[in-house]
Amino acid sequence: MSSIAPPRPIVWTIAGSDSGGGAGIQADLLTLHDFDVHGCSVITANTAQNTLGVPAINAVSDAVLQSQLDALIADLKPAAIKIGLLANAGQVKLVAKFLRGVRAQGDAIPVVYDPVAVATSGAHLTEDSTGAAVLNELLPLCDLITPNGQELAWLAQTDADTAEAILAAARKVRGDLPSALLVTGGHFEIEPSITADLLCRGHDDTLAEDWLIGEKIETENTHGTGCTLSSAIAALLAKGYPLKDACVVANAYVRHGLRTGISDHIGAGPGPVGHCGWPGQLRDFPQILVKGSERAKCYGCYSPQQAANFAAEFTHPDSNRLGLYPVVDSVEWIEKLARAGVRTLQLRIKHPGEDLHQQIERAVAIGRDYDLRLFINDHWALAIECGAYGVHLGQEDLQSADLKAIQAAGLKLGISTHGFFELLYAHQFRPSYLAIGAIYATSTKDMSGQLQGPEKLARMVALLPDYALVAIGGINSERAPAVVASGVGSIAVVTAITEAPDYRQSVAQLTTLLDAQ
Ligand SMILES: Cc1ncc(COP(=O)(O)OP(=O)(O)O)c(N)n1
Ligand SMILES: Cc1nc(C(=O)O)sc1CCOP(=O)(O)O
Ligand SMILES: [Mg+2]
Repeated sequence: MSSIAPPRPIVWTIAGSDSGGGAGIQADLLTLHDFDVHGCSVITANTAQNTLGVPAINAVSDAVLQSQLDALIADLKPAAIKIGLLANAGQVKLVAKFLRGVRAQGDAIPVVYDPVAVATSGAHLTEDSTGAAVLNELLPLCDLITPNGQELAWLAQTDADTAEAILAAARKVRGDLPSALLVTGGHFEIEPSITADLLCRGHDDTLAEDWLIGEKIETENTHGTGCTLSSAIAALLAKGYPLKDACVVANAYVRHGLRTGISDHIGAGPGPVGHCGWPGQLRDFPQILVKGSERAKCYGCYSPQQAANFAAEFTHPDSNRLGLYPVVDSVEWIEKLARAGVRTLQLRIKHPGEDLHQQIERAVAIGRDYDLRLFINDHWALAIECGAYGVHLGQEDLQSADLKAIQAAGLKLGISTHGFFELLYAHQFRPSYLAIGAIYATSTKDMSGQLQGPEKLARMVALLPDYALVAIGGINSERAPAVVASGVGSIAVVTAITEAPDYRQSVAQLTTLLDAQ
């Protein structure tokens, strides 16, 4: 029986052609190809460019622009749209009207807008009247806007060259808009030899402003970085990545292209950024700034309250392969599973009674008797008091738990992550292990919108080869082979053990699968 591969998602790029082949439509299509989506193009301007400058813009007429949009929507519906150069206010209005029409059909297609107003070379690429049309008509329709520092200043009509000024300008541009904003940092320097992008999303209680930091890559070949970044984000959104994950993976893709892209010279000026496939090395991924770290002081987001609790570099477990890791809600289960030969266990009590302290104490005693790696979920203060082997915390707990106390007491720390962004954030704490979930849908907990699947798991495992990593969520004996194939050294399970007809058999099956790796 022949199997037919599912169709690749379609992504449109509405942008200018770069005759020099380094930016615009040309960079976009190379990027979309690298992320295995089908790229369609809507050309807004036929720019005459080389590596030295932009002699002409040559905007297409409204009729030419409209005809391309009409042809595509009739047959090649997009899963995401990237918008780059719009050469004049008329084009902005036309594209905005088109997007409103698509929205009116009920299609929620993510739109990423890279406001290409100022090229890396410093050349201005749009007419002066374009700014107002962008602000009033286009931005309200975008899911993400990706200006560089100069474009942010253009949109906000203010300076944007220090951390505080960039934060203020980003807040001004976003106002009440639903769009997220990713300010790219290639044109400003907050710390010497460091580049920093600012990702702002949500509002009020959900507002998140995160700096994505990386060492500056010394290269002249930076032409097309903004186009490449925004089309990589669009490709990842089309593949179903959450926005924050799409942003960090796209950031790594660009950094990878800058670092390894092109060493030979193309043209007499700055050459194009490279397009080098999926970024597979941690060094290319940004660090997510932790607001309790000393470094946050440079970026206008230092939190003394978080600094009081912040700690990094927790002790390593005795092995990076923690094996089968059942997560259970009673001391009875801890004892039964210890007797069945399990070495790594978690006590996860979600509805504690008055005997919580006693239960943790008993679990810890069993842990000592059986030489277990016993982690206590959530209740870190009791875990310290009772001398547990370790603590498991979720991302939200990292704001409030006293990590300094956990570290000082010598406890190991495991942290939950759901996607690339959280993985990179948790890595800043250098915990004893990182948990990656939810791999599959699970009846134990609502993990909708946070499913990773075995393919992403494999990419994450490849990124952190020297770490203790744990996969969790919906894993059972049937699914375990695909999980184990990722190379992950540990599988955490709830129902595959607690609801198994024969838990000992389940333990044996899962252990055999992990040991065969
Ligand atoms: C090994 C492992 N991974 C993830 C989790 C989930 O922890 P958390 O995010 O704190 O959520 P709750 O378990 O508290 O609901 C875990 N417990 N163990
Ligand atoms: C407790 C928990 N945390 C998850 C995460 O992804 O962080 S998934 C999960 C539930 C795991 O239960 P089961 O093995 O029955 O699917
Ligand atoms: Mg928890």
